[in-house]
Amino acid sequence: MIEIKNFSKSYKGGKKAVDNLNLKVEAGDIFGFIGHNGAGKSTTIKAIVGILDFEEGDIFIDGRSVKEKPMECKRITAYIPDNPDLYEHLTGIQFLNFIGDVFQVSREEREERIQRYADGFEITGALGDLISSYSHGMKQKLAIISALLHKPKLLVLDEPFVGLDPKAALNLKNIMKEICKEGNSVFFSTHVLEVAEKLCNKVAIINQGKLVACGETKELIQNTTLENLFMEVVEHDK
Ligand SMILES: Nc1ncnc2c1ncn2[C@@H]1O[C@H](COP(=O)(O)OP(=O)(O)OP(=O)(O)O)[C@@H](O)[C@H]1O
Repeated sequence: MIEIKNFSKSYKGGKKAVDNLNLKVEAGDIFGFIGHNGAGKSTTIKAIVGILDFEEGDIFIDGRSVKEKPMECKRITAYIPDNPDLYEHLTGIQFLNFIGDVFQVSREEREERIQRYADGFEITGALGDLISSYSHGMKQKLAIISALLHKPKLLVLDEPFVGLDPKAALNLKNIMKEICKEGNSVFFSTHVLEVAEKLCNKVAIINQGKLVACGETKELIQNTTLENLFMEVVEHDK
């Protein structure tokens, strides 16, 4: 679903934020992307979802290059940033309908999905309110619902569990599992290693822009924990 080939990115005047990254996410994977602050996670994620230009390497979504076919890639992808900026002057339902229109989701499908996901996140009663009145967590829930409206083949999330209450976090984990059971894929960055260990069938660890571990979670951690593995590979790499 995602194939990253020799991807590197340098920001102006800086060192390489990501250095020759190679990675594959298959259909059905819940893939956790782990690394210290500044390791290169958001840079990689932004390149995957087509909002950051890069010169070195290529990234393919379901076989299409994000450079050559950006619109086709965006059509089948949903991205939730770590701090979603939503249209504050719209109500929740106006925003969801706007996104539904952009992605040409039929009325029946959007109504069914909005009801299911808004009930799951317990924000149905707030959908008529202006987004500017929402708490941080409510905005995050709305962003997640909007991302799911067009049933994306690939869901990409940057630090999705920060700011969600425990019930909402559990709901999101269940949604991720459901999406992947249907043959779609989820790729997300996190600092919460316990969540990644339990939820992800595959993980990758990035350190100072370089991939230092990648594979099936069970095979990578064997008899230890993801936290131990992370500390080991990151310390070893110093
Ligand atoms: N717009 C930018 N301009 C210059 N340098 C940047 C920019 N964005 C990121 N960087 C640098 O690139 C490197 C990787 O940053 P990135 O945001 O990808 O890390 P991250 O792993 O997502 O970190 P965090 O966990 O703190 O979100 C860091 O050294 C950072 O300072």
